[in-house]
Amino acid sequence: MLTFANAKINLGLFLTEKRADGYHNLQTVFYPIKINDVVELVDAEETSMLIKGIDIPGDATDNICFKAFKTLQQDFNLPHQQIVLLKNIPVGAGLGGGSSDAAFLVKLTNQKFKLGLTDEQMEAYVRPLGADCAFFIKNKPTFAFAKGDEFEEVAIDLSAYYLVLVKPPVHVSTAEAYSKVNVKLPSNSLKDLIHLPLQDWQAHIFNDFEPSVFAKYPQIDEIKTQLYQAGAKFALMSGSGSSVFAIFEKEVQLTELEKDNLVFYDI
Ligand SMILES: C[C@@](CO)(OP(=O)(O)O)[C@H](O)COP(=O)(O)OP(=O)(O)OC[C@H]1O[C@@H](n2ccc(N)nc2=O)[C@H](O)[C@@H]1O
Ligand SMILES: Nc1ncnc2c1ncn2[C@@H]1O[C@H](COP(=O)(O)OP(=O)(O)O)[C@@H](O)[C@H]1O
Repeated sequence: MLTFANAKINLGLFLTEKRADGYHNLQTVFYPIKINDVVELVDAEETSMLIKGIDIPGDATDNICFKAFKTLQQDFNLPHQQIVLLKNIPVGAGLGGGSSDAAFLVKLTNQKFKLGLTDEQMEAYVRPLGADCAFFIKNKPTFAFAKGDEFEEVAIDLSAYYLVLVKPPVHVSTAEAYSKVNVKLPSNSLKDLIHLPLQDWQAHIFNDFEPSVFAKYPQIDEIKTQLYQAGAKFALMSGSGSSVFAIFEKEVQLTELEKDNLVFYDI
């Protein structure tokens, strides 16, 4: 049995406070996009993990998919399975690929073994694996706050637009990105600002990782500039980088950007 695990982008990301536990409080809107990994559960003699496609740093048993399955296997005494992951979502790109794989694997396990887990129970399983992991259970546009793990559904629909994602050959470490940011409490919540008309987003909706990440990797800033020059109504780095998404009113071809970057169209 298999499933498609999609990526997300962050429509804005405000870093609001540094917490006593070292983490940061934030405000963001997670938005699902059409770039997918494939996750499969195959009956097997031993429990194992096979990864195909894009290389993921670390051992297969470090994969958060594997960790998610092992927890469920223990709790529900599940039979051995081979987890096959076909990796297509760029890694370390601010697209939440690992978190999505783990969340979709939990949903797939629930379905295959008829565990009867509710969305809320599955969210509780995956929440410790990564702040954005629980978002992928319901997988609907979501305003996230606190550590990025508390959610409220938000009615945002960009399906009338043409979305593009550009991924430069740069890996940004999330931990390093957080260590260099400045925090500030916003005067208006992203939860309200996200309902502004699209033409006002550029003036009000930011990603607070951009200043420090752009200072280290000016080529990401350059991609954003080129996307606006190509007619984007809004462009922003996703998460802690390195990918940048853009919202266009009509279909585009970004031939120049394709030379040095991966470009995903109609995401
Ligand atoms: C930046 C965001 C925005 O959506 O996404 P990505 O760019 O990774 O997709 C998330 O906050 C990524 O959260 P999460 O996926 O939990 O980050 P992890 O890699 O687990 O955390 C790495 C490190 O980042 C710091 N960290 C993480 C989350 C947070 N709210 N505050 C933090 O300060 C901590 O030092 C943590 O040890
Ligand atoms: N299934 C997985 N897919 C991608 N990365 C994974 C996975 N499992 C564990 N990881 C680890 O998580 C790190 C961040 O991966 P990813 O989720 O792609 O990044 P981001 O947080 O930028 O969206 C990787 O460098 C990798 O070491």
